[in-house]
Amino acid sequence: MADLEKESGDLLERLTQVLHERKQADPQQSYVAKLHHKGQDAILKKIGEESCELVMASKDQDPAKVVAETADLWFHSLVLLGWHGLQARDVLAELDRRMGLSGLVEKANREK
Ligand SMILES: N=c1c2ncn([C@@H]3O[C@H](COP(=O)(O)OP(=O)(O)OP(=O)(O)O)[C@@H](O)[C@H]3O)c2ncn1[C@@H]1O[C@H](COP(=O)(O)O)[C@@H](O)[C@H]1O
Repeated sequence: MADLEKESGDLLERLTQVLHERKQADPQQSYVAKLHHKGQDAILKKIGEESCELVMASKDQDPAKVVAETADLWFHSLVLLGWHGLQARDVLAELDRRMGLSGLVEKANREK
């Protein structure tokens, strides 16, 4: 489990680095550069599309497609984080902070 955690973190770090470099790349040569060149609305549109495609893959009971569409959604979410100057590690830190805190308990605390 510790190995898997490290590998996942390393992969997200590597991808974040590539996405950061691509922000300055030629939009003709890089999909990520093209999205940044088009602007935030283009990134948000892709996130909307990929979310819908994930919902449909799940409704179709298609596990391979669920994995592929989740990858698309995660990827475009990373691009959006980059747009805001944020990184995968910011989200990992937030998930780590929440680890072990039941969603039900957290919600109850919020309502006090
Ligand atoms: N992980 C990904 C990744 N996942 C999905 N995509 C692209 O996301 C796009 C959108 O997917 P869709 O299924 O909506 O396809 P589409 O309808 O043809 O797309 P649009 O015309 O609507 O944009 C496709 O072009 C996919 O190839 C990705 N493009 C890039 N990466 C990573 O980002 C790196 C940098 O990519 P470039 O910026 O292109 O060099 C790559 O080396 C990869 O590691």
